[in-house]
Amino acid sequence: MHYSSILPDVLKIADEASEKVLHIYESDFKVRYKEDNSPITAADEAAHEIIYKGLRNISRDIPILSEEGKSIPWEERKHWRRFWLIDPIDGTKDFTQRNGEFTVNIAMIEDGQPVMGVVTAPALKTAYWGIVGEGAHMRDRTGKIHRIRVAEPKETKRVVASKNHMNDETLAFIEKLGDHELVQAGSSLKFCRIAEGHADIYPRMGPTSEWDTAAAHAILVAAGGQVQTLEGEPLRYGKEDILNPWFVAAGSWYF
Ligand SMILES: Nc1ncnc2c1ncn2[C@@H]1O[C@H](COP(=O)(O)O)[C@@H](OP(=O)(O)O)[C@H]1O
Ligand SMILES: [Mg+2]
Repeated sequence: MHYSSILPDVLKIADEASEKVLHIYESDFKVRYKEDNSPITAADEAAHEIIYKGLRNISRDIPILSEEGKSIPWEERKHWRRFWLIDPIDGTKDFTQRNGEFTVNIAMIEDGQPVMGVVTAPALKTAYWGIVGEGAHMRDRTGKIHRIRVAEPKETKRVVASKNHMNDETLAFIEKLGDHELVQAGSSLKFCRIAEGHADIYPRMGPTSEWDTAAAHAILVAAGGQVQTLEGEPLRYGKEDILNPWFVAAGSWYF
């Protein structure tokens, strides 16, 4: 499949979802809690609907797995060689805290690896996209498009880590890096910060789900970075268990 020919359509879908999400973000929205106690708003559901319909228009045959969609049994998912993996809003907590650091995420997975990703940050008015092997781009708040690439780190490592889910294991990892400074970023923007050369490493010694990481993982790899488990394996997708293992995302210098 030629991903470069469908990427503009995927970006258009993400932009449309972002516009709707921003509209709700700027309104007096209500926060509800799902069974697992994680927050959800009308914005998560509205973005899911827009993305689902949009991707169905691109192809009727490629399955879609969404954080806000119906859960699909492993018996069916295990046959998928290629599928869309979406998180309508990653960083729902950031959304409810109104700090702007939430994202809309659309990834294409092929043979267990993310091959294309689009991430938009509606409140920051920025967008990132990448195709593995073809490079990555970002659109800034003025609408200007830049090619992005990971940076070679200097002596002081710029570390991005979750502020909502910081823990002792992540802190211990960061301490071992030596000279460092913390760069704050919510949700999947942490990968994007590395992809655009504004941060060097993102350790995640804690749980995430496949849809939280897939799109930004594709962008980071397209920009010259990697995401690996602590065993040194690339993070894989389309597993029976939707939870990711602990991982480290960085430019190639780290691995
Ligand atoms: N115990 C847990 N199990 C699964 N995912 C978790 C989790 N704790 C946090 N996450 C994931 O971490 C994401 C937020 O990341 P961060 O802390 O880096 O901002 C959440 O995404 P959502 O906002 O899409 O629910 C959530 O999916
Ligand atoms: Mg998420």
